[in-house]
Amino acid sequence: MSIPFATEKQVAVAAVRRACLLTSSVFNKLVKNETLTKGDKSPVTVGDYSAQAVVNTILGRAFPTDPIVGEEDANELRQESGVIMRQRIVELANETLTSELGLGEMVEWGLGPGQERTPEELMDAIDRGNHAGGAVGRMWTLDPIDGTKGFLRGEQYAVCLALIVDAQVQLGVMGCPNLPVDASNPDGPKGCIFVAVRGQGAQQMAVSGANPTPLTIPTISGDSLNFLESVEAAHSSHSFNSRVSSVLNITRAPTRMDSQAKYCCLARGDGGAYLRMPTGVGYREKIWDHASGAILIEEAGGIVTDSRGSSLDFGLGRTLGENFGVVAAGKAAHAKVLAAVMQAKAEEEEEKTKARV
Ligand SMILES: Nc1ncnc2c1ncn2[C@@H]1O[C@H](COP(=O)(O)O)[C@@H](O)[C@H]1OP(=O)(O)O
Ligand SMILES: [Mg+2]
Repeated sequence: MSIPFATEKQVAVAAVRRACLLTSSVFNKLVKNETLTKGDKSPVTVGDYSAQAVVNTILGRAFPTDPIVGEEDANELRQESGVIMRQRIVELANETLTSELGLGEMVEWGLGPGQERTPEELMDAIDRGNHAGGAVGRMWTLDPIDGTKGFLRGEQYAVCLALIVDAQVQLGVMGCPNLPVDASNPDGPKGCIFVAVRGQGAQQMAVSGANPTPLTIPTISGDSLNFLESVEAAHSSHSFNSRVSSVLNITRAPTRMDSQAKYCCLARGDGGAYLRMPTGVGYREKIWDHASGAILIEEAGGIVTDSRGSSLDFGLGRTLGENFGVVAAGKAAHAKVLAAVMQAKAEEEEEKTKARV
């Protein structure tokens, strides 16, 4: 009997690995004209666009009928003002697609020497990420650089790809090129890929594919529990998390990190819980910001819900619909953390009401 999603896993790991090599090659080296500010004021770089072009090109070749929900689109690049960025993206994407990695990747996926794409093909590949999402059938979701702000600061970021079937995440692959392989040796080797397949467990490996290691969230209790949270207070309230820490008598400072690398760290026990409490009124979480992280935690033996305890619903389009915030932790800690979140919310509400009267 064949192993479910074996080909999808192989293709997704190959695509994320190439995107990791690409983004590492521009990491810390971006120059003027290689970054734009999008309509929602968030930054996007040649790294984000070219990584999406590469991953979507590979997926389009391997699974031509699968739709993709990707973060970026090529609208700005198709304008006259996008010419310089477009040229650089085409150069980076083609360098990556044609490189010979010696990893036994298939010519049938359109990779390796002589496989250059035209600028039009690459812009169309980026725009293949325009799918609206939904509850029925297969679709991929991609964040080519999650944590672009961390990427620009020279800190953490992740290439995040997941396969969703009938609203259930079945496969997640995350590449964290700047994450230490071993948290206890922060100055040691960096660059990890995390892979999870529904019912088949979670793994960490080197970007080369070497040293695959199964991951299980360790049981963390009492004093040793600490939080993983966003660097950007505008993405997730630091003050709310500190209130939750007080409820739980946590004295350890939170670990701040950009991107879904937080889920990766939680999966290998580098933190006790990931808490996300958006501050923006009406902000809706995007499916590409959580799909691969959520399956990694579940397959490593943890639980992921929103801040009200509801499961994340990946079948409502490009966003997580009515979900609000995220609480992710190991099985033993999740209920305790969620109860503390509820209590902290109630206290916050009470203080607001008192301040109004
Ligand atoms: N106002 C906001 N509230 C919550 N998350 C946000 C907000 N603005 C952007 N984000 C998302 O936060 C993600 C990074 O999170 P973190 O702070 O954990 O690194 C980004 O991918 C971004 O989503 P998007 O992918 O749509 O740009
Ligand atoms: Mg993102």
